[in-house]
Amino acid sequence: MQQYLSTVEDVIRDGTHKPNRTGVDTLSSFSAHYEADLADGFPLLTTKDLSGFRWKSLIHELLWYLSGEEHIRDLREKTGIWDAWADEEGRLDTAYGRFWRRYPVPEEGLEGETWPDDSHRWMNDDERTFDQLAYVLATLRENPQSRRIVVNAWHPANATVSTLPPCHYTFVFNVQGDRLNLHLTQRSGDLALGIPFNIAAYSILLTAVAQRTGFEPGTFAHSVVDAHVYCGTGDRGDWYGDADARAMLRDGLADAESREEYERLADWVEETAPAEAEGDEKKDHVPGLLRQLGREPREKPTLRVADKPLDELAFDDIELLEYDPGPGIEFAVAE
Ligand SMILES: Nc1nc(=O)c2c([nH]1)NC[C@@H]1CN(c3ccc(C(=O)N[C@@H](CCC(=O)O)C(=O)O)cc3)CN21
Ligand SMILES: O=c1ccn([C@H]2C[C@H](O)[C@@H](COP(=O)(O)O)O2)c(=O)[nH]1
Repeated sequence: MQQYLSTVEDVIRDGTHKPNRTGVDTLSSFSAHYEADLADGFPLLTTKDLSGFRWKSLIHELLWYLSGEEHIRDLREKTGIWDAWADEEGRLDTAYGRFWRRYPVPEEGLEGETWPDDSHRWMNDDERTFDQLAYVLATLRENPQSRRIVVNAWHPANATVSTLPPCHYTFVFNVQGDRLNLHLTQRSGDLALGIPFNIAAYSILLTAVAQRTGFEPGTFAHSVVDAHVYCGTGDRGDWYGDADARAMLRDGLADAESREEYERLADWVEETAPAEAEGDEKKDHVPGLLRQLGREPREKPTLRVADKPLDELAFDDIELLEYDPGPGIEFAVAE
């Protein structure tokens, strides 16, 4: 996906050096936006391998969102990608699916407000929660010209006390002709690890919802407010705050065209920057991303989603076909 690579290059070239709560510094830019037309194929990155164990993780993460579960007790049997943010019992203080499928509704609102009663068709049984995906599917079938087909995962009161409030926190479906589009807003995006999974998951969701409501999958549009590249801890992270190092990196990027030149730039960073501390290896994502920038995007793969209700989708119902990526790249996650 060329738009993804351009965003990565822009952030490495022009991003602000920005330490943050994780202790792993970032190069960060404000407001990245790109789009992928699903009519051109499934926009899974081809400049690194996302099949195998990575595909397994990202599909199970999406099925977990759809499940509406507020814990990771089932998810962690399949992948460890969420383990660091949950307790021993698998409890998490913010889970996307819980808000997608079971958004809290007040018992009584303020005077003059209208809220659905317990028997409303999108209210769940046995709790005062609202199923936003049921609302989306019904509205696309009954009133597709609506401009209100919004799903919200942000609860301001929860977000202020949560260990990790949602990163991708709201999305809107929009119909144009026979095409269904999806616009995702993300407050914070880890370009090497989180974003490739996010692009894939929402493109699958768009495809599945379009199939179930009689539309063609259209454009996935993604706005990322703080788009960042993690660049390491301690001296390694600090190095990216140095004006001379950044000027060398900027000049190197301006000159790099071939795969070999990007590889050379990555080698230069690894030889010149202070070594990563023991235990913090691969937390600097810049060299791996530079190597990725040198790779030409390949033909987009095909996605096949089985024709069954969204709630019944299982791992094998989501198939990746004709995928021919470059080699995998290892990055360590900033906690
Ligand atoms: N710093 C940070 N980046 C994220 O992307 C992120 C968080 N934190 N916190 C919460 C979730 C968890 N997510 C994650 C966490 C780890 C990987 C990861 O390590 N991916 C590896 C494959 C690991 C595996 O499948 O076991 C990769 O190479 O893509 C991806 C997404 C996305 N989110
Ligand atoms: O789906 C996801 C989930 C998380 N991320 C990234 C974005 C940030 O690097 C961290 C969250 O840290 P905050 O300090 O809360 O912003 O996780 C992602 O890219 N995609």
